[in-house]
Amino acid sequence: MSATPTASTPSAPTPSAPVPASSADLRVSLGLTATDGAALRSFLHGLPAVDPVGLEARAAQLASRSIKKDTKRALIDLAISMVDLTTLEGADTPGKVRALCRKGIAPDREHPDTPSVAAICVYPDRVATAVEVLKGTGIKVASVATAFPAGRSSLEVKVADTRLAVDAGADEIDMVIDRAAFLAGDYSTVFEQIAAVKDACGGARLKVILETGELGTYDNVRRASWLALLAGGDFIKTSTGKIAPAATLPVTQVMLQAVRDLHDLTGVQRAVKPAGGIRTTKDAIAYLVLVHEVAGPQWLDPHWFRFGASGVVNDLVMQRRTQRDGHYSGARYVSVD
Ligand SMILES: O=C[C@H](O)COP(=O)(O)O
Repeated sequence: MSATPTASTPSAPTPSAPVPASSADLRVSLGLTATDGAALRSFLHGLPAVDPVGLEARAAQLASRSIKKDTKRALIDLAISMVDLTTLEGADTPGKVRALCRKGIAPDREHPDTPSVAAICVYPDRVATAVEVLKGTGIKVASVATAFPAGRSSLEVKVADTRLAVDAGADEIDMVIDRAAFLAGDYSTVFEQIAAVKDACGGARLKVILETGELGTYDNVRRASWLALLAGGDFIKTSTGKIAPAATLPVTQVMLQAVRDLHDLTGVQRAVKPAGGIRTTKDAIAYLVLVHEVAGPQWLDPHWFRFGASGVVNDLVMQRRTQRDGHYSGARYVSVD
């Protein structure tokens, strides 16, 4: 990847500087020595504006790129290995979570060479069940927290919700930002909440859900991405999956540009997770092309890129069988439990 400033780069790169060890070091290396509202506003509103027409055209062009058969096979397996297989329903029983975990371990029981998913994503009170079933598999347990999906509660409740999930054994926490505060320009509140939740995570990785469908503009998606990265988010995630629009290619492109530029400027690598509405193999492959072209090949790894999805694994498994056996495998041949 080139370290040359791009349309989305906030300031000049410092390629010879050491890689920052902490979020505070990271901010200093970007010239952000204070995190009060005025300093954050100055940084975030100093980011270059997004060109919506160019952005959407580029995303559409990458999505229509043709893929060779062998490459498609490899991308299907990579996509399966990047899924955060999710259930986030009020009616989630321990039995449903156990079944989802078994599905995540062996997405196609007739083909044991099918990769496992990256993580199972559940509500905090279902973490213990997932931890029990996934023990020793290497599959991560992710939990939403912070009064998901609206995030309309006190910081104390959000931190307690995070601790509940971490204490039950969650490896990863998916928090929501306070979109009302963000849209009102109260960036310091959003920053402080992310930093407090990061602190409560301990060793768990933090995914910061921007809920891009509520942010209104691509410029806001860029600002929210940088705000989450500056506050210590390990991932930036598009959506809760509870409102439309959820993940889109152009929004994910803006977020990939942010992590790429952060990496070019500081050497720090952070991850991206589009979530919600990703249903088909065609969708998943379009995202992987985007990752390769916008962020770079080092993001084509489950540590650095995930899909948050409840259903895409079934289509990936069916397409995998089609690629392998040379004929279409209907849904009725693939176990969905
Ligand atoms: O984070 C994942 C989403 O909640 C799942 O959304 P989905 O059911 O549209 O795949």
